[in-house]
Amino acid sequence: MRIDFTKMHGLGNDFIVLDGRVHALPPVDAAFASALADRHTGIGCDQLIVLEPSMDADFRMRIFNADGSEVEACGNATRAVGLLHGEPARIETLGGLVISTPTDGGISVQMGKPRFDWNAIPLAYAMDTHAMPVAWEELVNPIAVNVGNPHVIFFVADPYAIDMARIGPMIETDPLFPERINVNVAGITARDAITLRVWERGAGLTRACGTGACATAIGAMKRGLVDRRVTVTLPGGPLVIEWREDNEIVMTGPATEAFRGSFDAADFGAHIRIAI
Ligand SMILES: N[C@H](CCC[C@H](N)C(=O)O)C(=O)O
Repeated sequence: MRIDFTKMHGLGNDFIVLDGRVHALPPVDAAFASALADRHTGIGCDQLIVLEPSMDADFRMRIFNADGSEVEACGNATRAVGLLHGEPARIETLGGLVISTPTDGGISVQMGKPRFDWNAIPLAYAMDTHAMPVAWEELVNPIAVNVGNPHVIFFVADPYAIDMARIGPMIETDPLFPERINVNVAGITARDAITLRVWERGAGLTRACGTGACATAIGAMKRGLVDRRVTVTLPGGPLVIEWREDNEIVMTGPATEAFRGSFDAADFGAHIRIAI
């Protein structure tokens, strides 16, 4: 069974997009997703994105991290599928409804409202998520925000001085986070500027993380460190995040279609269920 795909990225955070709205797809499970995502034996991506018809929105977007875990939100991928869709789109995700709109600055996405309660992050037990009394080596006193998916944010002098490859997975898998966590280390460079690096849950260190930029911007605003519209610069480039008066988070930035191709589903262990 040949499957067409589109390879896309948002500031270097890259995706394989399968569009189940136009052709039949095999059932997508963690094994299939991680096999496709593998950069050595597969096609390679940070996340696999599967588009499906939706009863409640223009379409549904399913998000699988490189480790095969299916998750609630992916900001950069939302811009990418918004680019593919070509006009404003209401998109159903496990994290809720998001809305993408092509603009002259790229694609603007309304990502929903942030949540701060410990059991909405979620954490394993009650804690003040605004200033968490926890530390992992030099990373201390973080803030936690859920923007559809879970994030913990540490404000540091220099994000590029942190050994993310070593400390990222330690925090990602800490028992404090029952659904694991995306790990953000951020530096405030002005009232409207943040520098950010993200160790992503299920994907590792990526060139950019849209939801990380949203969560970090909201965390910095909650702490009074920046204004309600801020540019977050990741290794792959900048995103503009605004926290609107109606509590909606709006992210604006580029999305890029890299190339299109096809593969044989059997090559990646897709379990083709023969309709009986
Ligand atoms: N690793 C994230 C999903 C992808 C988020 C990131 N790629 C983005 O652009 O938001 C998670 O497990 O919640």
